Amino acid sequence: MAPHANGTSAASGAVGGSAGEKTPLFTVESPDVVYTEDAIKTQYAYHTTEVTRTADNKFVAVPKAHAYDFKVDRKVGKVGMMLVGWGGNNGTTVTAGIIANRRGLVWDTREGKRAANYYGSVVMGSTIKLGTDKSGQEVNIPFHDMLPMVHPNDLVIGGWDISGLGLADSMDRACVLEPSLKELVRKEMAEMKPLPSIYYPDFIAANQEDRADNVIPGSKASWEHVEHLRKDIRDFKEQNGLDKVIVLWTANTERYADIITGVNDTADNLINAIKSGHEEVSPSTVFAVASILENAPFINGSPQNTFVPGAIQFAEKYNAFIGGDDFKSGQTKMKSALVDFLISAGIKLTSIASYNHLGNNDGKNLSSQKQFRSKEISKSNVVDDMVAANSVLYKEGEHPDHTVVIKYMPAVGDNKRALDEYYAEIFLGGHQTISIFNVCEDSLLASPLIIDLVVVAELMTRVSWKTKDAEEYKGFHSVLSVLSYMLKAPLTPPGTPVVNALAKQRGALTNIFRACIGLQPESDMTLEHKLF
Ligand SMILES: NC(=O)c1ccc[n+]([C@@H]2O[C@H](COP(=O)([O-])OP(=O)(O)OC[C@H]3O[C@@H](n4cnc5c(N)ncnc54)[C@H](O)[C@@H]3O)[C@@H](O)[C@H]2O)c1
Ligand SMILES: O=P([O-])([O-])O[C@@H]1[C@@H](O)[C@H](O)[C@@H](O)[C@H](O)[C@@H]1O
Repeated sequence: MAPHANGTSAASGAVGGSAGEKTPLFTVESPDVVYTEDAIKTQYAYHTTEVTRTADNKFVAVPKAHAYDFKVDRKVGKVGMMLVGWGGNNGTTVTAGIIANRRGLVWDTREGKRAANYYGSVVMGSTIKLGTDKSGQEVNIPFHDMLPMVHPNDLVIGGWDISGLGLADSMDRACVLEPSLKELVRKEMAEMKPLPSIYYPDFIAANQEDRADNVIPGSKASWEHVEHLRKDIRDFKEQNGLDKVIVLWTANTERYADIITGVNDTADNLINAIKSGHEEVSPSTVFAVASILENAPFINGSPQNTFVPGAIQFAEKYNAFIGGDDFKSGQTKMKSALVDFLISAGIKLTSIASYNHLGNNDGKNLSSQKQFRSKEISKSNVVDDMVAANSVLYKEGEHPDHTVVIKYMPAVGDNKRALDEYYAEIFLGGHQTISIFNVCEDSLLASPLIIDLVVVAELMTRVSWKTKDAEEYKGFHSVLSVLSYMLKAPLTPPGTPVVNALAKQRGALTNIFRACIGLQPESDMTLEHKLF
């Protein structure tokens, strides 16, 4: 690990191991799939059903097939992860977690020994059904083996924070990890120090000011800030011999930026607004612009509207990847699954009361109304698509009552208490009341999502597609809606629908991965077990 001297360029990282591709766990034998040393190329038939409404309000459904060629570059290369807010609870926890896994650490706790793992990461902790064997048994493989992906142990980690505290002291400040584990990673963590960052006080709670001792001069957007952050990314990449860098915002929740015509409504206006120091341009949007210009995918793990229309247009202009918003870690993940179950079971959900209190710095920042409002929006919109899809239960525009409450209670620290009540109408005037008390160790739930977001975003930089008659392959749309499963308020390409149903989000992720190796979506029909 290259030690990091104060004030020099990019923070040293937990340098990972080799970035070479491991031998694939499986191969697909098909005339439509070709493996070369550099790539996996597939010819894929994407089947949809086109529905039109007739004059008498009936529907006509027409099966359609679309031919796509997919290509996955097999060489992962050496990948860097730069976290904005590196010194925070999530930043320190994910860093310590990767070090612990890389070294295979085991530590003592009151309940006995615990070993490093990646539980809570869909990529590292879950499996995908590949198919069935000749006896009809399902064959499930580790998600991470589906396509060539960077291993989190190999990620080189760095980042920025307005707090200059080193990662070891920040880890102590976070109060998330067991002392026995902290001692095992302390030496490596102590070598890491966040780079100075941009700090525009109006965008986060005033109660954060006492942390801001590691800031780049200037309290509002400027092009110098963009160029400073661009240089940080380039330096980090060069000093660590990286092939690519993924930048992820896990800094404090910002207030929403007003969308102002002539300021942030188009790419050109946004760039001009930054150059003119417009006070409505947030630090997270400045980070997004700098990352786009460095062709570093930028992911927003917080709920604010970082991606104002001008930022999305700017990403499209440069064919750069962006994704967001707001890690979906505990209460909302549960909500998106439970609401999906209730409504798709024909149970009429009529009210959702979501309360939680927590005592970490995130909760402290959210105790300020403007920052809470950003979170309230991302936590409230998660049911919209599921409600809108069921016209049997809900009339046009009808939806369940839904309230979100967050309180800051320092005593409970990172161990958020979430209390939810789901109230529904059932058969013949009956009611069902579901009450959930959910203690989430928030940073231990969110940190694996950081890994998922970075690993999938990196993979998407190596996936391209074309239609049969096209000459060139190209990347997916700049807005990586494939990341939705990990996010509360999924950002989607302008004009496309937002899907929040958790099962649909996971299905999209796994079936796009299947398409990249020429396999049809997993339908779970198991006709082979029904038609005989
Ligand atoms: N379960 C979870 O922890 C969870 C779930 C969903 C979303 N989030 C979001 O993730 C973010 C981080 O959560 P956390 O618990 O790690 O919070 P935290 O307050 O512990 O960490 C945030 C860090 O960002 C730093 N920071 C603030 N402004 C900055 C800037 N302009 N540049 C660089 N650093 C800056 C702060 O100094 C702090 O160290 C929050 O926005 C939170 O809402 C967290
Ligand atoms: O992901 P989730 O558990 O639904 O939502 C969480 C909120 O309940 C919590 O108050 C907030 O501090 C976290 O950042 C996170 O957003």
